Amino acid sequence: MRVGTRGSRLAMAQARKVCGLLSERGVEASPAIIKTSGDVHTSEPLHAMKGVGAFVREIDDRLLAGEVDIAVHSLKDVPTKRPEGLATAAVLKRESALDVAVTREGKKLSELEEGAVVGTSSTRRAALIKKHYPHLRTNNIRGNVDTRLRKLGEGEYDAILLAEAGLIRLGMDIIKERLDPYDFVPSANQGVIAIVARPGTPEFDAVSALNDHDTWLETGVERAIASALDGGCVAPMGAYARLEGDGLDVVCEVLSLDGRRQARVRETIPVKDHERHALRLAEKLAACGGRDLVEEAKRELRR
Ligand SMILES: NCc1[nH]cc(CCC(=O)O)c1CC(=O)O
Repeated sequence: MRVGTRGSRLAMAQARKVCGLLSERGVEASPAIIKTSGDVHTSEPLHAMKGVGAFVREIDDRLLAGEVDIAVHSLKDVPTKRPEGLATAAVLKRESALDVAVTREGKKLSELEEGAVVGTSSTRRAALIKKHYPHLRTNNIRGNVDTRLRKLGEGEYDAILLAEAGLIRLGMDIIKERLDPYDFVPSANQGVIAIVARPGTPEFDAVSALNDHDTWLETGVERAIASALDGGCVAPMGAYARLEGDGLDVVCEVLSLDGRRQARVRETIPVKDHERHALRLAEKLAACGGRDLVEEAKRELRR
């Protein structure tokens, strides 16, 4: 199998992980690197780029053209609107949904001095910093995990925020502060590797065997909420679901860009009927101010 992937170290680690799992099942697989515009335009802030899916669309095209057999993505980068002819065949078990903060001297965010600069290109992470740590400043930072850690080391930033899952996959055992997911609500689908393929192909069926059902449920609920609010990857919005027995503990929120206002819903919903309940939570979030906050953020970011 030819496994389409971006060429970044994180993307390659994810693709190799999938290749390894496939070869355990007797399927030969190797990565095929595809360069995407998200990799080329590395100086623009994410929300200013050609919309959502900058990392994914070109890989979709190669998959649809049959140049690769499957593709591996971070599920949180996969837009909710998907092209005809492609579907997620499997998600791997989530290792961590959490955001972590890395500082130069191993300090916690609360220990950084007034005005210290936190690097992040995510409107969600920036708004959360402003909400929970108003003594800090935020500044845009782009680049892959290695680049961001290098910029931290060079003193351009006093802290950076990352998905813990990325550090785990890169095998980077560095000192970090794990941020509570009910304070720092993660992006929908954060920390999950997805395998995309063409339904009806033998490759789709073969990789379906790698699916983790619990993660499928959790990410399905998060994705339904994110999709209903339609924040794209620009609005400061988070959704996190955790399976506990026959229930799913779900938290979702939208913040204003300055972190001062929020709409938030937290509820445990039954696994049975989770699709209906996910939409209900999305409507509840929209009605308690979430809809307006998403529209406001989109308006302000367009300017
Ligand atoms: N937007 C970039 C991106 N997409 C997925 C991950 C990390 C791995 C994951 O969440 O699955 C990252 C980097 C980050 O957020 O620090």
